[in-house]
Amino acid sequence: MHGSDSEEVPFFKSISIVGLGLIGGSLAKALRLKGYQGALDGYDPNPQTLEQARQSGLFTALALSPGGFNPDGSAAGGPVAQPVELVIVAVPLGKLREALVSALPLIGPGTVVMDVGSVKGTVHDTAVNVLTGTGAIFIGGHPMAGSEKGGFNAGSPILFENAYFFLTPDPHFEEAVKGVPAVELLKQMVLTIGGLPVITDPKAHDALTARLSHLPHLTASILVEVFAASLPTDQLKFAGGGFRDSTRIAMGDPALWRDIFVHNRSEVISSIDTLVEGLMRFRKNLQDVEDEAIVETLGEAQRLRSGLITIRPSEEVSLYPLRLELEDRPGILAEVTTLLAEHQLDIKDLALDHSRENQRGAFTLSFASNADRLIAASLLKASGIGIGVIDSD
Ligand SMILES: NC(=O)c1ccc[n+]([C@@H]2O[C@H](COP(=O)([O-])OP(=O)(O)OC[C@H]3O[C@@H](n4cnc5c(N)ncnc54)[C@H](O)[C@@H]3O)[C@@H](O)[C@H]2O)c1
Ligand SMILES: O=C(O)C(=O)C[C@]1(C(=O)O)C=C[C@@H](O)C=C1
Repeated sequence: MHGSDSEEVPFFKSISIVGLGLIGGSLAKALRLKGYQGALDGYDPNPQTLEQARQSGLFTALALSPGGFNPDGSAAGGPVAQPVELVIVAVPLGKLREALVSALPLIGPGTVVMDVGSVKGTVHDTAVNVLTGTGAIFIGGHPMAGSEKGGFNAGSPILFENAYFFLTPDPHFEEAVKGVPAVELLKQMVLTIGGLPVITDPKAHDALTARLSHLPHLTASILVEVFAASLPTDQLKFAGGGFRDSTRIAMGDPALWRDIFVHNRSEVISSIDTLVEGLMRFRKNLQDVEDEAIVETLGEAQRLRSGLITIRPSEEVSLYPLRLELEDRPGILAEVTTLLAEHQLDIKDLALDHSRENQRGAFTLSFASNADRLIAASLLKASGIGIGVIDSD
């Protein structure tokens, strides 16, 4: 977790964000936290959202749309917007076309335009359709970070820290702004807000996210449905970590997620087919008392999923995890973080493992170096805070 820094960020001098919900708002907060001091205009048709954005004090100008309206809806007496260096469109996928069209006053030759949508193929089709001939350079964007909550106030300046951030350049558009590849400018912006840029193409992106994000969301929703189909829903309260972990994302906005599914229709359908095959195979093994086959399926998933804990997010940011058992009492986490802060140890990531019933690994703290991890382990052992430090060699 990085603190704020006050240096001027060099990549773009004027940025407009169209759509000030969770992702648009978080981008504004992250840019300012990391020292971006240039013009930052925000646009959103929702007056309450605009008011929240105004109260944040982050923006140099705010309006319902770039087309010439004041935040109170009155006509501003002429176009508010001038072309800027970067336009970020952060709206639900079903609103992308109208948002891009409304952003045209912000776009001139050399303006870099990036969206943040969870699907990329259809977004590129729309961008080519709306932006060809404007002189804009469109590059798709998608942070692999978010929340089940929406809206400006749900956003966070550290949402993108250590999160992969896909960038998908498009051959239909120019590559460079004043000789600098536009994708390099965006990479620098992503790095500045703490993210890990990954350049890919829209098709590969959509195949990946169908399986890493869209299918998991769907299964979370169906898991809730399975419960409600057989048992009274007031018994949901008995859910432990397993059900809560696997279904949190089912609390996401249904309209936003409908858009994601329909925009990635063929990849989601193909991943559902694989899921159904897997479920039917498991069902058959259970019915035929093929207990070894069941262990094989669970064992292979255990092996692959456990590997995810130690996979390094990137060459630039390697994470070194330290698992801790902590007593369940108020303030214990504060004691841990205070001790580490006193020794200038930066916790890069913190995860609750929900495995208290096994008496191991209630929390995982991750550090940027193995040296930090080892110092943290010995400090925590010596302090006697909590129950135990695991995997500390
Ligand atoms: N929520 C996540 O976890 C997450 C993560 C990564 C990417 N995304 C993607 O980011 C995009 C935005 O999602 P979000 O979670 O920020 O949603 P959100 O509902 O929090 O915010 C969307 C905002 O867009 C505004 N909007 C709607 N139509 C508009 C228009 N025509 N012009 C300008 N603004 C308009 C809404 O008023 C709202 O404030 C989506 O495409 C989503 O797929 C979401
Ligand atoms: O963590 C969450 O709540 C999310 O839903 C984030 C999440 C995901 O990981 O699936 C959801 C959609 C986005 O496109 C990217 C990230």
